[in-house]
Amino acid sequence: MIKRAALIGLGTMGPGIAARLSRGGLDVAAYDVSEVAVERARGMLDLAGGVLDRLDIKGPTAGAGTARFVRTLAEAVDGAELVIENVPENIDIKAETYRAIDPLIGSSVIVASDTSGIPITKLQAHISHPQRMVGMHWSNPPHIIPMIEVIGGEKTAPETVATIRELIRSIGLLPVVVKKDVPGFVENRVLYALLREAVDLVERGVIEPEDLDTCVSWGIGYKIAVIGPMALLDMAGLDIYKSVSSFLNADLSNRDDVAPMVLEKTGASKFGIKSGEGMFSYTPEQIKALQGERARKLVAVRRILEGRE
Ligand SMILES: NC(=O)C1=CN([C@@H]2O[C@H](COP(=O)(O)OP(=O)(O)OC[C@H]3O[C@@H](n4cnc5c(N)ncnc54)[C@H](O)[C@@H]3O)[C@@H](O)[C@H]2O)C=CC1
Ligand SMILES: Cc1ncc(C(=O)O)c(C(=O)O)c1O
Repeated sequence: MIKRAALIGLGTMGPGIAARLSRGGLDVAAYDVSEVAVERARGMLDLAGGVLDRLDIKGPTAGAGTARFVRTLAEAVDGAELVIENVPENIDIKAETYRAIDPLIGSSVIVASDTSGIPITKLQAHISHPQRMVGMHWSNPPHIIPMIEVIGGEKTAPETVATIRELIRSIGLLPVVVKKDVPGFVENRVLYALLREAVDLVERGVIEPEDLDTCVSWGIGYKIAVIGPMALLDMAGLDIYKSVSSFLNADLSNRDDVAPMVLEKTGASKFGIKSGEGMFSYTPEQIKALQGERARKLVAVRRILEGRE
């Protein structure tokens, strides 16, 4: 079983992943090219640990895991059986990272990417042991959301997929194996279908952004956490779905480019919480309060969904 992991990239996702893996008993060496990112990650690691305590996620009885920050890529991968690449969603940056890792690791080391949706087949073209490369797609916030997609590319060995699936299961998380290496895998194909329609409705003035969120969170999200889409079809009735989809599907957004509203906001550096403004505006105090409140609610909902209260 994998015991030592290297985590490369400590931005939005890295600290939560480090916290969850170390709580699962792994020794994690964490590295980022940016000193600022490392300092931020140190603080986030403690916060994530507090959330894991509230979720009652305990370390293994024998030999608890550790997370340490290292200053070079070579130090990070030294002795690691698993390297998790978690750098920005840009194929050139990821390829460059694999080229740097390649001469530092042996052929038995598994390289997993947390890519949101770049096919693994494309990524493994940049590594010399493609049979050992696999997609390991966490969901944000990664220390709270228990589901992780596992994706093999054309050249991934079935044993590599099996090893990562077993690792995820062994630390108390929920692996879902995606059987075909389609862009966006499954989670983001479904999420981006929803987001495309949501952005389109706001952009066309059908609804205000706040009301869109109320409608989706309370009308769909709350329900779907308990009754997944396939089960929902059976609850509503496939006859109803047939009737509604016969006229509605043709009217849904099918745009294949990025919506103008999103281009306009990103062009003005309005990225959301990370820049203080996106779809909504945030003061630093509001961001802190929002993050605490969201973690609290996600923990409470998860405890209920798991039947723990
Ligand atoms: N943000 C999200 O909600 C989710 C993101 N992902 C995926 O996870 C990956 C990381 O995403 P984020 O954490 O959001 O990105 P981010 O942009 O917040 O962080 C990336 C980090 O990588 C560092 N970095 C860049 N080049 C590097 C290199 N050569 N070596 C070491 N560190 C390097 C940067 O300094 C930065 O701290 C992406 O592939 C993304 O698509 C997956 C699930 C959710
Ligand atoms: C908007 C958005 N895009 C990608 C992801 C991902 O899973 O990669 C997420 C997420 O919540 O994890 C996301 O919200």
